[in-house]
Amino acid sequence: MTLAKPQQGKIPATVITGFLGAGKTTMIRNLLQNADGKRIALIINEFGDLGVDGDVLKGCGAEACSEEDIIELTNGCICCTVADDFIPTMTKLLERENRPDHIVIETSGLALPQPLVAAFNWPDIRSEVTVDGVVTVVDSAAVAAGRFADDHDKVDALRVTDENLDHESPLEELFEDQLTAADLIVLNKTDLIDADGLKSVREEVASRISRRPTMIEAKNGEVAAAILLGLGVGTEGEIANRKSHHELEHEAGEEHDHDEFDSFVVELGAIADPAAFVDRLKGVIAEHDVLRLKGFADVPGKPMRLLIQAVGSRIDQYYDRAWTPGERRGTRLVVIGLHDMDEAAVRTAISALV
Ligand SMILES: Nc1nc2c(ncn2[C@@H]2O[C@H](COP(=O)(O)OP(=O)(O)OP(=O)(O)O)[C@@H](O)[C@H]2O)c(=O)[nH]1
Repeated sequence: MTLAKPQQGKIPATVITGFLGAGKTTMIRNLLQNADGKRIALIINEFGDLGVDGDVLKGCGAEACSEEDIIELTNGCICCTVADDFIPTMTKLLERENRPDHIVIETSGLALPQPLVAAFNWPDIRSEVTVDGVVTVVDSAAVAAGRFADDHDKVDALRVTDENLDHESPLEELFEDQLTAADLIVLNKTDLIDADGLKSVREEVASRISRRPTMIEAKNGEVAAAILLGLGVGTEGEIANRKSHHELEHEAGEEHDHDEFDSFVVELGAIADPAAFVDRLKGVIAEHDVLRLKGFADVPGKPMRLLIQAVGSRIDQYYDRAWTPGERRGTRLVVIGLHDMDEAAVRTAISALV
C-alpha cells in the first residue's frame, strides 16, 4: 500500500477510553463544539447494536467534524477487530485528499485500549499517524459507589456458570486496564459527589496503577481542547510497558474476548407516559444489575424522539431530534450487563412497563 506523504509531520490521534457510561461521548461532544478551528475525524466504536453514540455526535459540531468525518465501527469491540476493521478504516481515512488535522477515537466502554494503541505501530500507520495520547474517562460517582471495587460476589456467581473464568473481576480488571493505558485521566461527573468523595476517588484510582499519569477533574466532560488534543506523547512507543491483565496472563498471545458481558436490544411500541416509564425502569435496572441502557423512545404526539441514557439506575432523558420523514417510529433500547444477566427476565420486565 502506498500512502500520500503527509504535508507536515504525522497526524495526531487521541484515543478516548473509559468504562460504559463514564462520559466519553459527552466529552467528545463538548470537544467538537470547542475545537479551536481544528478539523477532526472521529472513529466511534460502541458495544451494542444501536449506534447511539454516533447519533448523539452527528450534527453537534458540524464545523469541527462533519457527518462524513464520523466513522462508526460496529463489528464488536475495537480491540478485537483491529486488523479487520480499524486498520482498513485508518487506511481509507489517510487516503482521503482532505485529511483531518486530528483523529479522535472513542473506544467502546468494554474495550482494552492496549491492542488498539499497539496497532499504531503497524508500519503503514506508524509512518503517517502518532497517538497524541490516551485519555481515560472515569465515572467518579460509580467509583465512589464501589462499582469497580467489591465485585467478588458477581465474580463468584460467574464462576459457577464458567469455571474456566480466569479473571479476578471483569469490571475491576477492565477499569484497571483502561487506567493502565492512560496518559491523562479525567475524573468526570464531579457534580455527583462531594469533595471528600472526590478525594477518595483520586486515591482509589491512583492505587490501581503504578504509573502516575496526570489526573484532572471535570463535569459533563468539559475539558479544554488544548489539553485533550495537546498531550504530545506518542503513546504507541510506550504501550508495551502498559500491559493489560490479559497480556500479563497470556504472554503467549492468546486472543482475549468480552464473554463476561452481554448486550441485547429491546424493541417496544410507543411510550405514552415517559416519566412513569423511566421511573419504573430504574427498578428493573437495579433489580437485574443492568450496567448500561440507552436508546430512543417514541412518545405519541411528540415530533421528536426521546433519548434515554441510563448508567446504573441514574437515568437522563431529553428530546434529541425530530423523527425524520419515512423513519420508523418506535422505541429501541440497548441493554448491557454482565454475562449472567437474565436476558429473558429483563426483556419481560421492560416490556411490562409500557
Ligand atoms: N451528572 C452527570 N452526568 C454526566 C456527566 N457526564 C456524562 N453524563 C451523563 O452520563 C450518561 C453517559 O454519558 P456518555 O457520554 O454517553 O457516556 P459514554 O462513556 O460515552 O458511554 P458508552 O459509550 O455507553 O460507554 C449520559 O446520560 C450523560 O449525560 C457528568 O459529568 N455529570
